[in-house]
Parts: sequence; structure tokens; C-alpha cells
Amino acid sequence: MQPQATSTPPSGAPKPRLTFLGTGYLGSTYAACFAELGYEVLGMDVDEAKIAKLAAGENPIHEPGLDELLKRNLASGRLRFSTSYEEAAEFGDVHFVCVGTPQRADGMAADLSYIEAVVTGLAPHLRRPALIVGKSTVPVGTANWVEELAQKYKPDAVDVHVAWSPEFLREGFACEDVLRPDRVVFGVKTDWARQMLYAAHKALFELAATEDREVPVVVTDFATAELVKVAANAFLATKISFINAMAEVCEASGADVTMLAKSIGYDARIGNKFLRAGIGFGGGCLPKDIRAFQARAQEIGAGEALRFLHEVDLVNTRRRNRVLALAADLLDRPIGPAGPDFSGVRIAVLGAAFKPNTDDVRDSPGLAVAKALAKTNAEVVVYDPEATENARRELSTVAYAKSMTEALQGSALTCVVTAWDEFRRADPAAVGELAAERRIIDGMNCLDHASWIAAGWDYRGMGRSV
Ligand SMILES: NC(=O)C1=CN([C@@H]2O[C@H](COP(=O)(O)OP(=O)(O)OC[C@H]3O[C@@H](n4cnc5c(N)ncnc54)[C@H](O)[C@@H]3O)[C@@H](O)[C@H]2O)C=CC1
Ligand SMILES: O=C(O)[C@H]1O[C@H](OP(=O)(O)OP(=O)(O)OC[C@H]2O[C@@H](n3ccc(=O)[nH]c3=O)[C@H](O)[C@@H]2O)[C@H](O)[C@@H](O)[C@@H]1O
Repeated sequence: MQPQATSTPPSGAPKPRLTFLGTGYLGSTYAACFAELGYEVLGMDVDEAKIAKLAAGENPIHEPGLDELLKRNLASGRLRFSTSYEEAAEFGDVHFVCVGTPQRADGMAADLSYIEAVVTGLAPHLRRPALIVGKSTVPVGTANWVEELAQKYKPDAVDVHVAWSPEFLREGFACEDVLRPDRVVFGVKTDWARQMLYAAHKALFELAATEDREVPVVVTDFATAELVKVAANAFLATKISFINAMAEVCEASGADVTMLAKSIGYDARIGNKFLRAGIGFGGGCLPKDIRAFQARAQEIGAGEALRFLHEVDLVNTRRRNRVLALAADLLDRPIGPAGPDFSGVRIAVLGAAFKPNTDDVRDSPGLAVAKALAKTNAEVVVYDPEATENARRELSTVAYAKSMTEALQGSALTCVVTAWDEFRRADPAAVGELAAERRIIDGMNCLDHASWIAAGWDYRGMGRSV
């Protein structure tokens, strides 16, 4: 099929029933949103505890708006959950693969074992024509392999097609991003797959039409669809590391990266988004995706082309160490060969989630900072409005406070590592009454520094002249 860009869905295909295989951050949001759009939806996962929670209307993750969507659509009967491949196969016409593709423990490449398990688990139970759609982020070439698996494991008499439709949602805005995407990408080989994908998204296009919007649809081949996703994340990661590299130069020259970012961002060709310097990018996607992209490029003989992503990764991890240097400076402690020693110092770390409005702590820069501070023998107390439970499982060498007030009590240093509104809106004078010393590191450059300085705080930002 020729690649094409169009927003006109072909008419005629009936409303398919949808399954979402893997109900984590991606799959649970999709299941609830597509039920909200009017589809009959089944969410399937091998994690029994997660499915039991979802089926009871309890949202296992923190994602704004998702609780209401889950409850409303469970009540309407359009949304149900199961742990059975057999039930999923019987229920659905279009099956969206939403399982994780984490970084492998033995290197940078993506672990595709969950994809394999889901396809080989589902395919033998299919009894009528079905479309398997990959949504997970994968190395280029995966869709062809999934097609081979599906053909091998499906019953002979059943027609099974494969498509790839990568996902671009952001945690914290996931429901909005699913219901009102910037674009959708369909990687297809057959016209039937294209028709079914349009039918599975028809309600999304109709919602857009009622709001006088259009959702651009890019119809393309498997390889391009797979690459669009990792290219997008590589670009975003590069943009963040670019501004963080500028932060390093600002630190060396006495300039201020926030003013620099503001100034270059006025150029429409550059744009002002994703130019916040800080402790770097984290989360379950950008870091692992740029590594898997490099690993795959190497395998297919294009490793040279992505060498810059190695630098992007290095700049990113360096920013976490910068907090330690700033802390040593503020606390007036030397940095020895084994790093600084902050024995006897109580440090409040505000934040643990990899960014605000989520409870996700996967590869969280803030939690990495907390861990590094704990290694200096400091008494580290972490507070996060939503991510404490997940953080506790990830990092046990720090204490966790139930409130910001508790974390700040008697602290000699405060480090803001996640840009939650609760921290951005905090009153510097009131916070100063709780802390033992008015020293603050603004790891995400998210505070109104002038008001903190005015309240007597010794303030340090990232790449800032203040
Ligand atoms: N989280 C995000 O914001 C986005 C994630 N993605 C991609 O989507 C994929 C999923 O990501 P998340 O939802 O964040 O991961 P997650 O780890 O939150 O969810 C994955 C789910 O798959 C389930 N699972 C594992 N094996 C299974 C099997 N054999 N059958 C059925 N379910 C199974 C797990 O129990 C888990 O609930 C990844 O490839 C990720 O890169 C893409 C865009 C956005
Ligand atoms: O593939 C994915 O899973 C998703 O990855 C990112 O979404 P997400 O990880 O939810 O979070 P972002 O908002 O992109 O932030 C990623 C990290 O970059 C950091 N960041 C972001 C922007 C910025 O200017 N500076 C900065 O340090 C954030 O604090 C966070 O740690 C992409 O933005 C999504 O489009 C994509 O679908």
C-alpha cells in the first residue's frame, strides 16, 4: 500500500468490538476512553489483582479523569475486564496490544517477551476474522514478526491481519490525549486492516467533527509506523537534553537558561515547548525508547545515524548529579573522592514521580536524586502527593512523609524534584517557618524564584544565575 495522509474514513465497516490487551497506563486509559466513545470494550491483563481492581471500578493508577471514565463505562456495561485470552478472542474483532516493552536487563534493547506472550496467547483462540493492532512502542521490524507469530498460532481457517498504530499519549494528560490526539498513525499491509482501523476509530473522528476539529490520519507501512513513534520520542528527548546542555554552558558562563529558553522559544521554528531545563527526563518511555532505538539501529546497520542519542542520554543523567554539587555548595561541604558527606543533615525532597500529575516512578530523575542524597549519609525525607506508594517499593533508603509539612519539618535543605502544583504554589514564608534552614534547590526550575529569595531563601536553580 502507498503511504498516504488523509482524514476521511471510508464508510461501511460496522462498529467493531475492541479489546485492549495489557491494562497498564496505556491499556487502561484506552479501554475507558474507547468505551466512553461508544465502543463495546474488553480490557484484558494477566495481572489478576489489577483486573480485579479495574472490574470493581478502582483505578490502579493516578491519571486525571480516568476514575470517572472507568466508573461511568463499567456502569453502562460497555466496559468489562478479564484475565482470559479465550474471552478476549471471543469478544473482540480488533485487538489492541498494549503490553510493556521495557529495557532488557542485559542491555539497551527492548524486551519483546510480553508482546510474544500476548500474541501467542490470543491467536489460538481466534474463531472469526480479527485484526491485531500493536500500540506498544517497539523496535522497527517487530510488526512483521508479530504477523508471523499470528499466522503461526492462529487456527488455519481464521483470517488474522496485523497493523501497527503507535501511541503518543502523555501521562497526566492521557485521557485528553487519547480522546483528542494530535494525529493517529496506521501502519497497514492490507485494505481490510485499514478499513477495520478506521472503523475502530470512527467515533474518535466523529467526536473531532462535533468539536470542529480534524484528527490527521497517516496511513503508512509497518516500518514507518514503528519508526514514527521512536523518532518522536527521540526528538523530544533531544530537545530536553539540548536545553540541559545549554544549562551546563549557562552554569559555566553565569548566564540564565530560563531566559535563554524563553528567548529561543519565541522563534516559531524552535517553539517554546519541551525547553524546561532541570534534572532531566525520566519515566517509563523516553529513556528506554532512546536506548532501544540505538540498539535496533545498530542491528540494522544504522548505528552511526543515532550516535548523538548516546550524548542525549549522557547529558540527561549528568543533570541528576548537578543537584548533589548544588547541595554541597549550599551546605558548604566538600566533595571528596567518594562524593559529598552530608552526615547529620536533614534534607526534604519534594517529589518522587517522574513528572507531576502521575504516580509513575519508572526511571524517575527525582527519585534518583533522593537515592544519591541518601548515599551521602544525609537523613532524606521524601514527600510526593501521589507517588509515595510506588516510590516506597522502588527506594527504601529514605523516609517518606505523609505531607509537605511533615517533610519540611526541621530540614536544612529542601530539594524540589517534581513540578507538582502543590510545591509551585507553596508560600515561601510559611515553608520557611517549618524548615530549619532556608536553603532550596529548584530541580525543575518551577518555582517563582524571586518570591523565595524575597522570603530569605538561599535559592539555586538549574542552569540559572540565581
Ligand atoms: N505509559 C505511557 O504513557 C505510554 C506507553 N507507551 C507504550 O505502551 C506500552 C505499555 O506501556 P505502559 O502501559 O506504560 O506499561 P505498563 O507496565 O503500565 O502496562 C503493561 C501491562 O501489560 C500487562 N501484561 C504483561 N504481559 C501480559 C500478557 N501476556 N497479556 C496481557 N497483559 C500483559 C501487565 O500486567 C501490565 O498491566 C509500552 O510499549 C510503552 O512504551 C506508549 C505511549 C505512552
Ligand atoms: O512514549 C511515551 O510513553 C510517551 O513519552 C512521553 O510522555 P511522558 O513520558 O508521559 O512524559 P513527558 O511529558 O514527555 O515528560 C517526559 C520527561 O521529560 C521531562 N521534561 C519534559 C519537558 C521539559 O521541557 N523538560 C523536561 O525535563 C519530564 O519532567 C519527564 O521526566 C511523550 O511526551 C509522549 O508523547 C509519549 O507517548
